[in-house]
Amino acid sequence: MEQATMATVSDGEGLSSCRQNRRQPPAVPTGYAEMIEAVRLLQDRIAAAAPDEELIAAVTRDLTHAAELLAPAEREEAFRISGFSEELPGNGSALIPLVWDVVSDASVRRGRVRFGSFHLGENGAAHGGTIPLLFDEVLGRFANSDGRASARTAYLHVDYRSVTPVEKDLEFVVRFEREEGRKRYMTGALRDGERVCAEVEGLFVQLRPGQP
Ligand SMILES: CCCCCCCCCCCC(=O)SCCNC(=O)CCNC(=O)[C@H](O)C(C)(C)COP(=O)(O)OP(=O)(O)OC[C@H]1O[C@@H](n2cnc3c(N)ncnc32)[C@H](O)[C@@H]1OP(=O)(O)O
Repeated sequence: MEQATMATVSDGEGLSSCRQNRRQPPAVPTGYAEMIEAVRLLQDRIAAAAPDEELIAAVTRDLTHAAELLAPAEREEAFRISGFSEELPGNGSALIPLVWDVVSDASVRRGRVRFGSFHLGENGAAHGGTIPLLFDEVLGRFANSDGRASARTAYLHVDYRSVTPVEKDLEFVVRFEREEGRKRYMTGALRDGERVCAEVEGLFVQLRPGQP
């Protein structure tokens, strides 16, 4: 039986021996990124399509076959790749809008993001729920960076300043504002060129030992 790697972490509150369930990034098999890219393309094509019955039947047959192929490869969370690999675009999750060109220093992280047809709300704008999804991902990863003990989202305050277009490359910036004990305060913004689409403030709270 495979064992998840346990990392010893420290913090400023006397929890220095706390062993958090933070595992090593998984090895990414050749072709995995392409598989996730195919899933993204599929999601966007399904969202954009109005197929006839014959096409629906054919696609359903092929998707069911793909699901059956994957079933024997199912693993417990600690051994999964999708959503956990920082070396893959969007961390290998087809749920999260595609994020790339991420660069950061200790206090600021920048990158680009593209919402697809899968994320469409209406009138060319991203669904309102997809924007906190993006912010939770990029703020959360930054809040948990540099070997810090795991912290979970306590709140996200999102201001929708203007519409967020799908199928267009956008830019985000995230700031690690400060740490107060277990609390990590983050802010961020999403822009379409010079135009601010959305802004966020988030609090991430470091988990206590054994906290689920
Ligand atoms: C390589 C790996 C990458 C990992 C990469 C991971 C990337 C993705 C990250 C995504 C993260 C998520 O989506 S996580 C999933 C969504 N979030 C959740 O499910 C969280 C559910 N909520 C909880 O589990 C809990 O409420 C916690 C852990 C957030 C806090 O509970 P707690 O631990 O008991 O903390 P508690 O003692 O109450 O509070 C500690 C301090 O925080 C303050 N506080 C707590 N909640 C709030 C709040 N909502 N608003 C204001 N303040 C708050 C308290 O006042 C207190 O301040 P003071 O008195 O000390 O001043």
